Amino acid sequence: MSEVLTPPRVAAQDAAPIIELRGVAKRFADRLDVAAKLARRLGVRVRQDVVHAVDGVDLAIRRGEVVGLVGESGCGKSTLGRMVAGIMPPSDGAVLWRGRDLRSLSGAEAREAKLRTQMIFQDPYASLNPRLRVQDIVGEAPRVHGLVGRGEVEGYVDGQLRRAGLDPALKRRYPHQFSGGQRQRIGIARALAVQPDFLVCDEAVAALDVSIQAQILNLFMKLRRELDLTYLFISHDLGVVEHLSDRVVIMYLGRVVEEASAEAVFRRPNHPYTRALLAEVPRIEVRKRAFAGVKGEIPSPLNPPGGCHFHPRCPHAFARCRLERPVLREVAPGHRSACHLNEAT
Ligand SMILES: Nc1ncnc2c1ncn2[C@@H]1O[C@H](COP(=O)(O)OP(=O)(O)OP(=O)(O)O)[C@@H](O)[C@H]1O
Repeated sequence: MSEVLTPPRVAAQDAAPIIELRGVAKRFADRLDVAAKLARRLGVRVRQDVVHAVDGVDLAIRRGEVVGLVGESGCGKSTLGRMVAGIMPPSDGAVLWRGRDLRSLSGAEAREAKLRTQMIFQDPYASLNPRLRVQDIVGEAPRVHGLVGRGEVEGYVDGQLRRAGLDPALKRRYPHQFSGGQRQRIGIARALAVQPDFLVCDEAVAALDVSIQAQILNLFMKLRRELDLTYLFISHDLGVVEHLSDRVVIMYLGRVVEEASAEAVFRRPNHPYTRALLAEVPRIEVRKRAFAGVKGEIPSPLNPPGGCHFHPRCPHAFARCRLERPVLREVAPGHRSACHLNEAT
């Protein structure tokens, strides 16, 4: 990846949380395969297991912060992101938007919360209506929500496209006429058009070529400076969040296992899982020698291991790890880790 411009770190510690999760959990009934669906339709009782996608997460994101959320595929990152964005309700716990429980907001307040928080997805093509021209994709929501008058939409859309690095002369084209990187810029322009202050980016660069990834990451950081945005940046790749995050949160099988400033996570990782993930960041040669990569497959969230979920893959696991869930504890100021090793010494 070519150079990603590192943003100036914002002193976000004192700012009020823009969003807060308190003891948030999400359970799903497991998806049925075709045979099970058919059997159910024929009146046969089909056992449906429960997926523990997110399991008791506390997280506060402060105004102006960029928080990187990292973990392997299936660990619950997207589900957490959707709950943060208010588009999926938790099974347990509460999501607070500017200090207020999302469930307690009036209709108008809930609409405002939804507009202020926008999600950017991995596959911009799937999230762009192929039958609409770019000008309508970007202009529709601000017009519907009364953010811009009918006569001003065109100039407004031009401004959003320019801000996202696209030539407004292309606005009459359809999504399929653009490259992957340009389509992601259209998705970003569409999100910006409703004037959000918080972006949840879910694997927003994962589908792009490496050189394009850096351009889009730089765009996110430029927008951060220009618009004072707050970000939750979800990625399976620690290397992607390294340059842009103030704080990094590591998730494993539905739980947060470590949370600290980006600097602390990269220089002084505490949790064995974080260390194993760091070993897989190709550019970090020294760490590659210091820690072994993560071994084996992530267990199924249908039947997560007891105690510390990571214990079957952890080279340091001892008896207590199999029995007791470790809680997140401060191991240094602002640095929390959920590992029994921190108490064993
Ligand atoms: N609507 C759903 N119904 C049933 N199970 C679901 C649903 N959504 C997610 N899951 C399951 O919840 C778990 C967490 O999924 P999630 O997509 O949040 O993980 P992730 O870390 O974002 O992974 P990926 O990067 O692969 O999307 C997975 O086992 C997934 O199969």
